[in-house]
Amino acid sequence: SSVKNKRLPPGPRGLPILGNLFMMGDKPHRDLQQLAQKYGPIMHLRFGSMPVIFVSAPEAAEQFLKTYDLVFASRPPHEGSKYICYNQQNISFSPYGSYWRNMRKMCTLELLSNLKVNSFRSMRKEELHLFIDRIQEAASARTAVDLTAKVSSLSTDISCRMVLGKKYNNDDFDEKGFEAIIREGMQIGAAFNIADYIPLFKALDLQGLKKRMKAVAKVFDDFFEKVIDEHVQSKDENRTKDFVDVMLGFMGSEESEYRVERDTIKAIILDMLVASMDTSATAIEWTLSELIKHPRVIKKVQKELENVVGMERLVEESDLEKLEYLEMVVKESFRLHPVAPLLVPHASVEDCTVNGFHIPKNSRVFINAWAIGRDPNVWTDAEKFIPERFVGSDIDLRGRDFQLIPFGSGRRGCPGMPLALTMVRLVVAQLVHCFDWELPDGMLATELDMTEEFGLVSPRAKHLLAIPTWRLKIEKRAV
Ligand code: HEM
Repeated sequence: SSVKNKRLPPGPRGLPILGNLFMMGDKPHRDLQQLAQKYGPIMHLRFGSMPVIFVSAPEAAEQFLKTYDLVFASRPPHEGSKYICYNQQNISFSPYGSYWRNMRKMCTLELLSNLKVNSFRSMRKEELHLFIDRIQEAASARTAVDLTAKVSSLSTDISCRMVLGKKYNNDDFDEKGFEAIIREGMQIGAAFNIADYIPLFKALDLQGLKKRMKAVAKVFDDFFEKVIDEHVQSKDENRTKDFVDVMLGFMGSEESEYRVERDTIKAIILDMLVASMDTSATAIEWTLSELIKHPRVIKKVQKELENVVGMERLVEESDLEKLEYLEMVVKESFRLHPVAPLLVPHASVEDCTVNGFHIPKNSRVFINAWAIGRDPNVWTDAEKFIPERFVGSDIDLRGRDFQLIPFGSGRRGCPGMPLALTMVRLVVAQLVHCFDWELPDGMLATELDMTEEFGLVSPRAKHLLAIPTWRLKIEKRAV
């Protein structure tokens, strides 16, 4: 009956006006996993006046991301993206519709295709070799390397060269530095902002976010203006076309099906930088942490590398497809540390009934990929790091199997996945092939702290520090 169809999913009672907004502590993915044990895999909460749906089991996620994908393929209004990304003109936060479809198609075909990703292969190699050189120096000096910081700058350098055509020093940007300001943008983006949920609060700006957003937006805009001007003036036809070149090529072009304007380019550059820098770096840092924490596993990866690559040379991208055990390690790491624990918020464009529950139009929907990866109903020893669980299993992480969805699934699934998986496997393989790793100050592997920090992207709370020892049979990396 229609009355039964109007039954909202269960959930905790909230306060008047604010609803459940203040139930979110500093680890919402964990709080929500706890709540789901009481209320079930589809929960309804209220943030201000907005219905918010939290999904925390594979079958339920499949309903939202596959069965009713079209209903839930939009994004909610988002103050952060409104101020920083030219009125939500980035792909990640643009609402479902022709603009998003068009820009997503452009990114998938022109910026993130296998062909385009491969065109940056030698650039990645060059950056990775510089990176290995620096770590080799630490190995000679027997000093600990801040792997979190080092991997983060490697990822920044590679992203900048791909998107903007060159590396930028921190001081090219703003007194705070490039990585810091991107991170600030992401923090603002991930905060549960009251203004997103209670329109009245927009004007009040109680959390002071709007002020921060406007300040960050100004820094980005000045920088991107400079970048675009430099590209317009540059006459070098021979270099590999970076993302800005590709998009400038579409701007004002009569033949192009993509309607690209200056603000579009700026919004998409930022989207590509934000989407590629911290995500890949975080996935790499978690995988390395698990490897260092599990000496048995790291030895097994090294053995595989010895067989496939040998001890006389570095890992090449073309080796990656032969590294089956590494693939399992990466899956297992994404299962426990899905990088974007709640994916990116979805929004519904019409009323929908899911598992008998009424999900109102304009609901925000969060998929708790973190809880799904640790769901004891689908994973045995769910909290343990055991890559062997994937032996003889065809569970994949690309969005087909809903018990493992670090990249989401469906229309809004991550378009950068091929690039991301290349980066993660390549950097992890290289670091583990070239070096043995030891924790500093005699810390035991079992003592390594694995606490995470919540955000749109959830990195380690504490930087990963380790002492490298060179293990290849060649003196230096021979290139
Ligand atoms: C380990 C690395 C990465 C992870 C774990 C990751 C994960 C995700 C997730 C969970 C989403 C949201 C899916 C959803 O809403 O259901 C997403 C969206 C997106 N990702 Fe990634 N991503 C990674 C790397 C990248 C890279 C390298 C790029 C491109 C340079 C990229 C570009 C995007 C874009 C543009 C979206 C928005 C898609 C849309 O809203 O239509 N990502 N990613």
